[in-house]
Amino acid sequence: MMSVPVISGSRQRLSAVVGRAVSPWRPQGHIGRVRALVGYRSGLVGPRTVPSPVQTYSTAAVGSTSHHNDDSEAKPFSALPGPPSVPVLGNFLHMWWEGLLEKEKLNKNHIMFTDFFRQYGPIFRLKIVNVDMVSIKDPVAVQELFRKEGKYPARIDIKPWRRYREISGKATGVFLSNGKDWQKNRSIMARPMLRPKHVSTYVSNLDTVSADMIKRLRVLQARADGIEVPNISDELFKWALESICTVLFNERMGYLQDNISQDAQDFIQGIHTIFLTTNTVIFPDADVHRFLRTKPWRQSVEAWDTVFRVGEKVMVRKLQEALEREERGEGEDDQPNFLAFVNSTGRLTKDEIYSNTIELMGAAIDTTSNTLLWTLYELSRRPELQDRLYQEVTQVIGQDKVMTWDHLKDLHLLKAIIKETLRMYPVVHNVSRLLQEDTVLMGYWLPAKTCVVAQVYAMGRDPQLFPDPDEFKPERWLRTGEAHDEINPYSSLPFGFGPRSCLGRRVAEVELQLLLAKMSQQFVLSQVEPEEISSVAQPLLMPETPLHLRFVDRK
Ligand code: HEM
Repeated sequence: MMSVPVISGSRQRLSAVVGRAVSPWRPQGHIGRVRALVGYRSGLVGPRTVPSPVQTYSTAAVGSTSHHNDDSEAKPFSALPGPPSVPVLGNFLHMWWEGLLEKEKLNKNHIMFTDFFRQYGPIFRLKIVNVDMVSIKDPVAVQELFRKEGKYPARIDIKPWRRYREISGKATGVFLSNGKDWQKNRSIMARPMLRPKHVSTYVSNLDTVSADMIKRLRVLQARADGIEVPNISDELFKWALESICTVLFNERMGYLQDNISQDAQDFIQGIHTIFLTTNTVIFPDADVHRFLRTKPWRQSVEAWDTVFRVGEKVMVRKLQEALEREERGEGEDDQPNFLAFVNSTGRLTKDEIYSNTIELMGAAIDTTSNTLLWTLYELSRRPELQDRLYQEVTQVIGQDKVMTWDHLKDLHLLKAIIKETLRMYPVVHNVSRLLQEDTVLMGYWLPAKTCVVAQVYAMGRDPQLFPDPDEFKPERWLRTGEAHDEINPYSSLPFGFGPRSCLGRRVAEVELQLLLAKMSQQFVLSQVEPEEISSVAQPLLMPETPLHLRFVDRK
């Protein structure tokens, strides 16, 4: 059992009265109500401050384009630049003629959007039948977009995922819901996912997962040629799944063992299939695929069925165990445990709990594992940087066997390396918002409900925003970085921004930091064959070809 820190003065007093620590995993009864009355809204706000402590930036937008402040001068929506267009079909014919709708091109749409910015400027419209969006890459415009996102910020819908919920009668969780439903989900889940006091309680469990991952890497390496770890991508995927399950259920699922259960294999395959089919079933419309019962649609539905079946099975068991504990009068489980927390709020039905938790699992795995994969790729090409990272980690952690929240605070270079990875390879390569009202953006009138997309990948690779954008330079995020590296905080938003930003950001950061620190202590990485690896967006940004890494012992 893990001890849980007492998180406030009033809670300390309360603990003294009841004779034990009050878990931050429990809704705090009157404390919660008082906070609600005084307008305590941390749950909704999320990581408002974009930069981490290691970041330095100026408030002046580097390379920002000029803006029309006078709305009367604004041009109409129809004047927005973009590829050649016809009524109803929009840019469809042009895109089709140019071969831009072929699967290979769509899988590289992050590059396509970057090219479009070069052709059409920092704002353009793309309409392909019913997919209609305005793309921007100017940090000042991005800031404006978030400033106007309203009380219930909404992203572009992922229609196939929503349709699945509708036809299977499942609830929509925080990722897919909108308006008041979203607000309810978010306000309940933000506390256990985003508040540092809560997230810090995961560190010990996550540290154990990362230590086991190192052991697993050694076993796999020994079993192969003693140097390369085969299928590193799959192994990181299992690590990310094991990590998030530890956070959600406080249970080790055993995904880092050799013989993982059939359910676990099915779940992993299910998540892969959902992502791999998404690009296909979105276009031209999810309902067309559904009506025609196309193969990708059937695969996607089957995958969601599997993910819900396996996920619900775990949750039913965990909730049953909690009930039995309660019936035996064993009192509260003070372990950090997302599921127990949301259940004890009593504000979500079982179906809502299942959907929300499964959405967290789905959102946590490919994102975190691919980010680490990109980090290892960049590090494997830079032995000198690996040495500097090793020095930092050794200095901060010393002989300590177990890493703590306090250690993480001092790993500045390590955090800068992760930030730089996310600048160059933002796994979620764009962030969208639906306008709540008619808005003037970059000198154009955009009607309410327009989908505006901040193209995060294109911004990260823009030389006006980041000098030498294709160079991996973590120093640009350090306070000691050169003056010309000053960065506008809206130029790199890999976790989105504001109340609707990534709910798992802090958990993801802790997971990445722990494993990367441990890896750098143990191994020197290099590519088996030095080669450039390009990216595909399926729909997350992942390496196009497998990464083959040598793991050479430091000691
Ligand atoms: C490196 C890892 C990750 C990256 C880069 C990432 C990125 C993002 C981005 C860009 C968004 C959209 C934000 C916006 O619209 O402003 C998002 C949303 C979300 N992410 Fe993550 N994510 C990561 C890991 C995770 C993890 C580990 C979890 C779960 C524990 C998670 C759960 C979510 C959820 C639930 C949302 C929807 C939030 C809402 O709509 O209110 N993510 N993520």
